[in-house]
Amino acid sequence: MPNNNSLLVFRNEINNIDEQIVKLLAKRKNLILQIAKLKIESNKPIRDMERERKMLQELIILGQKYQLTPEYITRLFQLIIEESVSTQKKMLKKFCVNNKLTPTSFAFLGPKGSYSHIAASEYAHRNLQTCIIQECTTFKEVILSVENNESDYAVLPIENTCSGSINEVVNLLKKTNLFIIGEINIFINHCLLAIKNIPLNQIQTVYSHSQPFQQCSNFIKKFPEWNIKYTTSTADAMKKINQYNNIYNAALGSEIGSKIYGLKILSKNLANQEKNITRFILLHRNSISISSNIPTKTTLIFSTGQESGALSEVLLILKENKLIMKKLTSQTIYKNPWEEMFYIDIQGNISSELMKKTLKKIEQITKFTKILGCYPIENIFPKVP
Ligand SMILES: O=C(O)C(=O)C[C@]1(C(=O)O)C=C[C@@H](O)C=C1
Repeated sequence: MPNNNSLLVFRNEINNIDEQIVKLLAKRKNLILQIAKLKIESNKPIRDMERERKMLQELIILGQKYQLTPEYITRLFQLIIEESVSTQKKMLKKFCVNNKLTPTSFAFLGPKGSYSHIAASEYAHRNLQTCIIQECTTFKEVILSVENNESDYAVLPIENTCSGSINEVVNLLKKTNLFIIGEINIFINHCLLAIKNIPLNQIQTVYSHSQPFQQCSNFIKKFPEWNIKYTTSTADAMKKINQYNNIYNAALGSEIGSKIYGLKILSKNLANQEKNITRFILLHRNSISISSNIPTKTTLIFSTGQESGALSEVLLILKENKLIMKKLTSQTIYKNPWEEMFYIDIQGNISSELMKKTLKKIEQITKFTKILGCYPIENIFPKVP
């Protein structure tokens, strides 16, 4: 039986420590409110995953010096950060209600300055929404962010006029339970950026996402001596150039990105085609219904066996019903070479009797059909800068 006196002494000391912890947490919360105010004024995202990662890493190392396990420290600070994010979200919501703004968070392939970021900002601007940005490192993470209710919209590139369909995104659409609710076309003006203005023949390594290298292949071919390094996005490439601080490095990126990352433009308009446009789709957890007087398109994916003519039967159904196909792309299914998957945009409203009848017929003759959404056709084409 412990000595009652010493137990009381220890408990009193614990009470004092717990009181200090509560006061420190209250102090931390006040700082979080200041940070939230700064972020609202500068339209910065609430979550900074890099900051959280580094902070937890340092706290785990510190905890280990005092024999506190990484699991304990992680659980404790994840709870503290969760509360901090929730506090900031509440403050943002209140700000938006008071200012009659609709707070809308967009998840995209980051970091900021990527073309996906530009697409999200432009879409939010056109729809009078305050754009809260959630930078992701993969397309899959973009989708999960919305599926897990961390963001409202997923912004994903679906095709480019130079490099065609972005198959990785098309593949993800087959599995997600999100719906396409909108689209936006962004003029892609790829630039070659570096930390200093140097002649192109002095550049040694160029960083970017695989898409810009495909879209600017004619330009890249002029410099066979360049080392090519792939990154998760154009903004990731610009961020790396900025961090590496090596004058012989360059990135394929955007003019907006050069301002964000303080880079010089060595060359611009580098795409093989003059009008290099990427179409982005916006996905949400719920589908939308559009009035019949707005031009819409309905997107679906379907897979057929490799029976000859399987696809042409589908196209015949569209023809018979006088429906216009706006896009068709196909790809073999991974580990399933005898089956093909098709992504198709049909001009028309899913709620029309004609579309319902047509989709029913397509479902009857295909192995798998999934309707991805019905949404307004974007009739605003990007202004050439
Ligand atoms: O430092 C910030 O930007 C914060 O918002 C604070 C905080 C935190 O609680 O430490 C919360 C959310 C962020 O993702 C990162 C850190």
